Amino acid sequence: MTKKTFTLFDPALAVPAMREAVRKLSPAVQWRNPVMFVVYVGSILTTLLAIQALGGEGEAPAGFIIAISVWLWFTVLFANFAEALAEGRSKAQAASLRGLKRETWAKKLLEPRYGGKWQLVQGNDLRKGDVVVVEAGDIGQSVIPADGEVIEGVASVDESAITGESAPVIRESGGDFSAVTGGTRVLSDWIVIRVTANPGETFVDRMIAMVENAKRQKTPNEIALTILLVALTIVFLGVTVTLLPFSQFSVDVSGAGRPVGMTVLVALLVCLIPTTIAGLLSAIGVAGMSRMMQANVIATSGRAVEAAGDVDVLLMDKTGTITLGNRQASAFLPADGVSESDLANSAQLASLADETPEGRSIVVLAKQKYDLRERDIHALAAHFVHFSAQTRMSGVDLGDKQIRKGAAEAIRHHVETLGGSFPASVSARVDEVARRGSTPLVVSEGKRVLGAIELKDIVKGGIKERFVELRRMGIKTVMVTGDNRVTAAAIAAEAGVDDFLSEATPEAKLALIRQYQAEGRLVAMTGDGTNDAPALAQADVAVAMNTGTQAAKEAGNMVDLDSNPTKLIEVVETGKQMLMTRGSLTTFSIANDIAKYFAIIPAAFVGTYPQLAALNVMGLSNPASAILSAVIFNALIIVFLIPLALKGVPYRPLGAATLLRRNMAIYGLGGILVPFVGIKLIDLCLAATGLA
Ligand SMILES: Nc1ncnc2c1ncn2[C@@H]1O[C@H](COP(=O)(O)OP(=O)(O)OP(=O)(O)O)[C@@H](O)[C@H]1O
Ligand SMILES: [K+]
Ligand SMILES: [Mg+2]
Repeated sequence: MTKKTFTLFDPALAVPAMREAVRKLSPAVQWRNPVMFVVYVGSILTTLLAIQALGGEGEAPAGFIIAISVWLWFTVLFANFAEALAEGRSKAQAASLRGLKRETWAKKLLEPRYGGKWQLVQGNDLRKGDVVVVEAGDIGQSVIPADGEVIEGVASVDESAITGESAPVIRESGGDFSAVTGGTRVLSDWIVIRVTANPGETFVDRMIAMVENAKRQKTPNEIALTILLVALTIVFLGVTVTLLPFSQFSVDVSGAGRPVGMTVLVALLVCLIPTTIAGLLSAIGVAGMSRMMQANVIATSGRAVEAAGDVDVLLMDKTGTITLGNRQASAFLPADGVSESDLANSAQLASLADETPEGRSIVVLAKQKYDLRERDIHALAAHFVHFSAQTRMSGVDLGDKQIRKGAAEAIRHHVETLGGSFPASVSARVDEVARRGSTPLVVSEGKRVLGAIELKDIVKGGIKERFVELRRMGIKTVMVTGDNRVTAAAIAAEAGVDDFLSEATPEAKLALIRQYQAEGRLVAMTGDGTNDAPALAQADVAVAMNTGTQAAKEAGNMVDLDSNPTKLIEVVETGKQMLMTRGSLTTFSIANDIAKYFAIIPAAFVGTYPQLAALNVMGLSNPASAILSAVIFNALIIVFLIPLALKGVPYRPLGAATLLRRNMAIYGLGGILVPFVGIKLIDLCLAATGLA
């Protein structure tokens, strides 16, 4: 993504947001935010009262009513502006994605293989299932015309348009690096791609639609908070409405003073209801999604961002997430009575059609060590058995010769079914390899076990520190792998995860997620393979790698454009920050009321009850100025808090309880004190300028 960064009130965004703020004055829009709707009705009411006052029979001086009315309209407009600005920022990000959607040409293959006849078609005419070839040096800068899966070949691809990362990446058939995104470019070699999305349904299209979806659905937490705010509003509405007959009654009884006016009551109500958080709530949510996007993560819903903040278990793959993921064959370890070259020969035969990086590395190692040539696959008349996470084996049938390679347990089961046995010498090799944290693969021919292959992998640098950070945040890390127990334990210890699950089938992953969820925990996971799709669909936060298969991307609720599995940590942090921002501003907003109460109650009722003058602790110049100052403060505080709502409160990896205490102290106390200062200052200004 060509990331354009905007300053907070960048005119390019602020000016359209102002226009949008006015457009949002329509009742249909206002109705969606019940608290602000009360302010909206109050604005209309005071406007009518002002017109009446100008006609000569006002319930209060016309200047006062007009001033209150104007500032109530500003309150509504400022809240609209905050929301429009947040939406504008994410739309600007979407617009930069749209840059990817230009006209492309495609070489559509009539037979789905390299070298087959092709026909030049427009990118837009491609349909799901079509097969195209993209070669370096093609017309149109070799832009890949659609989202798809590489089915043949290897190429280096420039994905900077999507990821902003300039280093090219390898995309190849088989394995975890087979997905390509429309709009990226082939730099060298060629690939044959099967198109996986119709025009208009591509990944980029969906991202744009998602980002532009201004009518963002409210998340469950937002709904819960809104209900609380509405309840508070109803309570204050009740209080305010009963004050009117009450003050009328005391005037009647005492025969002195005058009842409180309508304008003052509206002003009182607006100051008491939680307008600050109600006005900023949706901006906070939209900004959370924008911040995800800044981290190159596309969230498909606000709910996903919110869930990310609540996550307490993090499931991660071993291979590729905790380790570098390019497992390479490093040694052939034959069984007693088998020569190393025989083992290498069989291992290579079994791997000829294995397109996974593991498979290819076996072919390469055999070639390097024993000069075993790659054989012509077609001449062999072989039938290849592809790897699956279910069987954990792959191999080849040559006539009646069955060669297999796979996880030790899988091969043990396989040879025992055929009536063979698993030699102790191979068990010992397998254990040695596993204790080093490498992956052992065992090779068999028929019912005879030939030996083991060591696949080396390296734990990523810096990952241990990230796990420490997560633990401090109270999040449990669990490594999940299809590998054997010993390897898993070695890597788990080296990386410092809290727990691990070994020999995990896709079903086992799914069951583990369900088990944590049954305990009431929120689970996050990353994945890239088709195998991961069910687990991704089940997880509360599921980050699919952009390089992953289409199935994984469909199942997840976030996509990481950088395809960096450790990004999950940043995702959780961003989610937490969004929740903290919401919590802090809610605290601030409600604490605010206490100060406004002192400013406005004495002023509003001093006409009825002169004793209330004693409560004027702020020493405000006169009742009208006190009420107006409180209303002005109430409006301006929304604008002042926009930066915090959009950028999020500063975040530190601390436990939930510590964070809560800190925030209560800062935003609760701040919320009480700031209005005292603010209202006093506004009152002084009004007095100085003689406006009130
Ligand atoms: N190409 C292959 N051919 C045969 N066996 C394989 C192949 N690749 C992996 N295996 C074996 O199958 C096991 C399970 O593989 P799977 O891809 O499910 O998990 P993994 O790659 O070990 O771990 P992770 O879940 O972290 O990716 C591996 O540990 C290995 O023993
Ligand atoms: K308020
Ligand atoms: Mg794997």
